[in-house]
Amino acid sequence: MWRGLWTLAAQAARGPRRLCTRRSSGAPAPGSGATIFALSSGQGRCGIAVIRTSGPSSGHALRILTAARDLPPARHASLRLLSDPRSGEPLDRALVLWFPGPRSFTGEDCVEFHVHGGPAVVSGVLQALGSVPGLRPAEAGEFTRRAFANGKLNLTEVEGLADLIHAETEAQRRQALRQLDGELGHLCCGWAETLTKALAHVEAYIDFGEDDNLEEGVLEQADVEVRALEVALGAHLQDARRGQRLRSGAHVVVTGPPNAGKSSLVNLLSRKPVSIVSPEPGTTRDVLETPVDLAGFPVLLSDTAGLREGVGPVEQEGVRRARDRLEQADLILAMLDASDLASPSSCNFLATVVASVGAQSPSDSSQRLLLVLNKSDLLSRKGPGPRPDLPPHLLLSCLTGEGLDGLLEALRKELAAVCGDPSTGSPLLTRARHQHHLQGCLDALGHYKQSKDLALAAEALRVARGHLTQLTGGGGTEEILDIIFRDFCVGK
Ligand SMILES: Nc1nc2c(ncn2[C@@H]2O[C@H](COP(=O)(O)OP(=O)(O)OP(=O)(O)O)[C@@H](O)[C@H]2O)c(=O)[nH]1
Ligand SMILES: [K+]
Ligand SMILES: [Mg+2]
Repeated sequence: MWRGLWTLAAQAARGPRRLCTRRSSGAPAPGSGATIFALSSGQGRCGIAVIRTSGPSSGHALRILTAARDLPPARHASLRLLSDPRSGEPLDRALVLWFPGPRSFTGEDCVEFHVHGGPAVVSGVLQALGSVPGLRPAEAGEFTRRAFANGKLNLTEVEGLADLIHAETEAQRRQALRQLDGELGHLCCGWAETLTKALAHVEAYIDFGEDDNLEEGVLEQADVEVRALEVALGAHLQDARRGQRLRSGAHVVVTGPPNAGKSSLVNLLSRKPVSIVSPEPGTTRDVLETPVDLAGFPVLLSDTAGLREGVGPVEQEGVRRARDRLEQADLILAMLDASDLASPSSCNFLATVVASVGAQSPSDSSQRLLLVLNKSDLLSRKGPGPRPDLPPHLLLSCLTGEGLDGLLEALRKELAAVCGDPSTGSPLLTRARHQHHLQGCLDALGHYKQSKDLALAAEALRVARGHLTQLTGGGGTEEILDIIFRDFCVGK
């Protein structure tokens, strides 16, 4: 849809036009033409189940199942008796909705049957639909794929929809909804339009450079537009990983000397007995990873072996794995026994792990750290508090639960910094694919600035814009589409 839109310099004179339309005539969804049907609500016994169809025979199927000559009014719920067209046997009294295309989810003629959710009713209606000529069961994600092929959703919106269906925490839901609303897509479309204008200016200069009628300073104008775009792209790429973390979970690693209470904390935060807790130092050997919802953020929480030297080969391997895992952490929960701060293992831990992460300035540190002093219940009420030379820390007792609320609040703040706040700010890049294309675009803009030759400069702008187009699914390869649509269930 992009090709050939801007080659004429005359277009530059006409000014910008709405270039970023959704994919309307790209490769058709596989097997489109057939009318598909599927159960779109969850499997199993339920109050109401929704079965839907999409395709040209939808209206015909509706008439056959309701034994009616006329279709019900569009987009209104109507109560109808559904019968098996082969035997005439009544199947259910159901609400039916008729959505003539293009004003439907897929853009095609669609029907929704809201039937009673018993398995026999659902399978009866599905079998009845299967007996109508021209209808076949839908494949996974086929409804959404048709919506995409018909220009109802762009690719980032499709990804948002997939994420919304899979969202498990509040923050994930907010982020997915924003993406489904098209925020990222609109942003890319705006950028692509800027590039189209810049390109038109460069092309105009190539074609009519000597022409007196050409506006003065067209090339300078293109340069200004490209520079502004570079700044915007750079800002987005800077927090590129945050949206991905929010989508797939931030890595939080619990570490500390043996017996600090690391496994106790992991069990407390995950509200299940993930790890063995015992008074014996060196209990945890392997890295134990568990997904948890921490203050609305998705987290992969790892319990690790206590860090110490001079132990047997098995525990040593555990310590090696713990250090490996520590390197991958987005957030480190560093834990010490508050009643044992003077021990060599505590001092060593403070001097190495805590000091090295704390030494990074907040802007360049890729890792964040929360220092937690556990077993506060063992500190005498009147006695001196923990050492005064300690870095900022939180007091906690896994035994009594004291300090847990404070820790959760601190975690919420840290995770908001690690994942980004999905309810405010600019839309986040939720997939590596987004980052790849924005970086590609930025690189091409770099080539534009360096090229001495105008034809090469124009080509660089074309490449840059191609990346933005691919991000929203224009010219998307079938391979990428297959991967994305595989995320969907049948009926979506
Ligand atoms: N008094 C008190 N004891 C605690 C607290 N938290 C944990 N413990 C005890 O401390 C001991 C060690 O706890 P774990 O959770 O196994 O400690 P760990 O850091 O995972 O130990 P390793 O895996 O061996 O490195 C156990 O006996 C716990 O019951 C606490 O807040 N107060
Ligand atoms: K232990
Ligand atoms: Mg442990």
